[in-house]
Amino acid sequence: MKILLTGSTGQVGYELERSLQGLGEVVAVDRTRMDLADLDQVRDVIRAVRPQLIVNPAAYTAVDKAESDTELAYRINAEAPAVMAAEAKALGAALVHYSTDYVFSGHEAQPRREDDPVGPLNVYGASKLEGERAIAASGVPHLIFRTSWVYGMRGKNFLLTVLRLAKEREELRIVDDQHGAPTWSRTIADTTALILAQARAGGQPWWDANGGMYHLASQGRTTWCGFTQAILEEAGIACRLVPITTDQYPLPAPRPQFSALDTSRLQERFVLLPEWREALRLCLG
Ligand SMILES: NC(=O)C1=CN([C@@H]2O[C@H](COP(=O)(O)OP(=O)(O)OC[C@H]3O[C@@H](n4cnc5c(N)ncnc54)[C@H](OP(=O)(O)O)[C@@H]3O)[C@@H](O)[C@H]2O)C=CC1
Ligand SMILES: Cc1cn([C@H]2C[C@H](O)[C@@H](COP(=O)(O)OP(=O)(O)O[C@H]3O[C@@H](C)C(=O)[C@@H](O)[C@H]3O)O2)c(=O)[nH]c1=O
Repeated sequence: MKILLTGSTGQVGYELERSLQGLGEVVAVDRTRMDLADLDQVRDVIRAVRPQLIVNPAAYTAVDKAESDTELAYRINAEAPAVMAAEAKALGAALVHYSTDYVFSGHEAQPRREDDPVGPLNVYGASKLEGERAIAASGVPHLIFRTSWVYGMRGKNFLLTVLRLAKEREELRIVDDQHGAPTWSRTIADTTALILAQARAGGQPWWDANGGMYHLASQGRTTWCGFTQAILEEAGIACRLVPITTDQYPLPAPRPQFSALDTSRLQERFVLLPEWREALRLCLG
């Protein structure tokens, strides 16, 4: 199988480049080869590569910047996936795409299921939602994995931010009233590869009556402050930690207060993912 992988410099893309190797020939493209802001280039590269599967972890992920850089966020997170879906459909290929817990408003304190009502609070979440909808409407065979609070040992993420700040500061002040599930980039990539391998071995289509959408996140939940405490403990770093409220840490983009994802659909059909704390231990180990 020939796989076109986007965003190979990102947290998830980097891991996917390794995890997908067993599935076929992986053609990994970064921004210099395929700029998602250039929709003609997206089309041209897909037509030149002629993949049987497109895996698209590339995205505009700067949540605060997206509030003022709206047009570019929508081009990359909504329009480019729509082009990928149309091109994949024309080639008879399938599309694997990633989305976010930030499509939810976070007003309900219950883990969200795939078909629960959405209501993004910020531009990033709204642009990702539009990308999901464009893919679903295109009729291309697809899988969309919504994940949350992605971290790993490379790229820009909360884990690395905390490790850096803990060295620079005497105390960390971290919001303790936003709830979600930190998810290791490697878990996402390995689970994607496992699901694709299972689907191929079983001869099943990758999408079904549920519409190809799965929540793919660690089990359990915490707050950003709880995540920070776990990072400090697992890394053996002593640093004072002060829980604060969202109001005490104003940012351009509002975040959902409760965005833990219910992963039972993934669990019933494919696999049970590890607890977030266990995955963090493995990542830092
Ligand atoms: N990070 C998170 O906390 C979460 C992420 N997600 C979703 O998971 C997926 C993977 O995210 P993650 O790996 O963390 O993201 P990263 O921010 O780590 O990586 C984003 C990738 O997209 C690429 N990219 C951005 N703009 C363009 C562009 N114009 N053209 C081509 N490539 C571009 C980046 O390239 P470059 O290195 O050149 O900038 C990078 O490779 C995304 O769909 C994201 O929305 C979902 C929930 C949480
Ligand atoms: C650095 C820092 C952050 N915070 C807060 C701000 C924010 O509410 C929370 C998370 O911070 P960040 O801005 O790093 O995380 P954020 O960019 O909101 O992370 C999100 O990224 C996108 C791409 C997603 O899809 C989401 O799932 C989620 O992972 O922590 C503090 O309270 N103190 C601090 O010192």
